[in-house]
Amino acid sequence: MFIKVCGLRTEADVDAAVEAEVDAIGFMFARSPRHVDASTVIRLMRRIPSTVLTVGVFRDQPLADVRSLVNITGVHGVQLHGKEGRPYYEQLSETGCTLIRGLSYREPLPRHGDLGEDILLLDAPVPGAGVPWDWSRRPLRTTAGKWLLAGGLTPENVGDAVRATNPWGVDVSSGIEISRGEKDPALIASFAKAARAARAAA
Ligand SMILES: O=C(O)c1ccccc1N[C@@H]1O[C@H](COP(=O)(O)O)[C@@H](O)[C@H]1O
Repeated sequence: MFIKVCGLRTEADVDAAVEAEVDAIGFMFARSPRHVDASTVIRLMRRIPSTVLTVGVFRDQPLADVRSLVNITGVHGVQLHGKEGRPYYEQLSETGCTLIRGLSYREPLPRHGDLGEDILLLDAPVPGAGVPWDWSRRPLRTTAGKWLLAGGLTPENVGDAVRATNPWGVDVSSGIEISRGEKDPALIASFAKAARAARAAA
């Protein structure tokens, strides 16, 4: 079970995520209450082992800005949530970054890799709002390959979500916060534990 936690902004957030042995940590470069600047990310990156995928999250931002933030901060991955097309993905793939394509769940689903992404992220209609979409509907047409379930996941519901959809991995932001934009180390730990327990029981 690949576990990504997103929107981290402080040393305490990052230390909790590393301690919980998550697989990926996301930093918000898109407009968001969780937005961080490059110098904060450079500082936080020093605390993250190289085995953890670090990801910059963007939405409809100029390609040059994305490249520049990747180079300055050293993140290994880029998550895109806007209307970026194939040429945008192709040019970003030259950076060697892992590319994550975020989109609201819809049917028919685009095929994994349609734009050159490495990982698909199936999200709620409003990314980062903490509102679950109806992933419990059956049959849920999921996709082959690497895909992350996101959208309103919490330590309480991630088990049901994993059992219902059998994702390759999960991604969370709001569900590990005590207030908008403020992460809680205990919630980070309990989310990772609950996600792993659900996969182990499957
Ligand atoms: O978090 C945000 O504000 C955000 C803004 C723009 C694009 C994506 C954003 N967040 C992503 O949304 C999903 C799920 O979030 P949540 O758990 O429902 O709060 C996650 O991938 C975030 O990276």
